[in-house]
Amino acid sequence: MVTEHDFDDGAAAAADLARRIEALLAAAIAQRGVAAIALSGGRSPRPVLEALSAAPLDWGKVVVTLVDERWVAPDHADSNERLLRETLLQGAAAAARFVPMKNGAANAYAGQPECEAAFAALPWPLDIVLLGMGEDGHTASLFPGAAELVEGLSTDALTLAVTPPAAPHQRMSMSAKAILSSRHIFLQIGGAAKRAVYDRAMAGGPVEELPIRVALLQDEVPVEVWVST
Ligand SMILES: O=C(O)[C@H](O)[C@@H](O)[C@H](O)[C@H](O)COP(=O)(O)O
Repeated sequence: MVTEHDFDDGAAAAADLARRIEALLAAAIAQRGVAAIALSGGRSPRPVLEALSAAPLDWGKVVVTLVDERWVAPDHADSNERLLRETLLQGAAAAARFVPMKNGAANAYAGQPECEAAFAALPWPLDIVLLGMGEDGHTASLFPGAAELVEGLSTDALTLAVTPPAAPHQRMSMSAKAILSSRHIFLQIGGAAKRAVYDRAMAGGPVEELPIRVALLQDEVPVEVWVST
């Protein structure tokens, strides 16, 4: 159920991905009067978010949230919320309803119940979950070697707090169950190193080794992957 879109350059991949997201959001609005998307942070999605921001959608009917968030203030340089506010949620797209993962709790563990309640109130199923992937095979904040990985892969909750083994900041992450409760899973990866990890993930093996496998090696939700090398 994985469809791959291959591009030589990242800008062309990002433009194509933004067009695909726009089309699905427009179709969802037409079908059910609302569209919902969970987006990744990090570096890769920036050009996608900038392109999508200019899309002529009925933005007041779009609900936007995150796949994962670093537990930092929303104006911190590492905040995924900040990334979204600076890129996607500009101009007409500022009318979208943004549901943050970060709340006022002192740490991600204390903030998880409030985040869970906010996620439970989203219009499920989400139309799109846009994932990224790290070179260690993590996706969202499902990190290999994290104490919370098994929980993230098995919990019935939609969200969980995570301490990454080798990356800064506590995180809030969508669980595997939440990711697999969407209508479409999109994955964006760029560069030869990530391509190699992706190929290894697709070849099969334990999810705990490369957590991106939880999205790639399943038959419940169609997956599209934008690859640029
Ligand atoms: O907030 C985050 O860290 C992410 O959502 C994370 O899962 C990201 O998608 C990958 O780490 C890839 O990040 P890059 O695009 O920066 O390589």
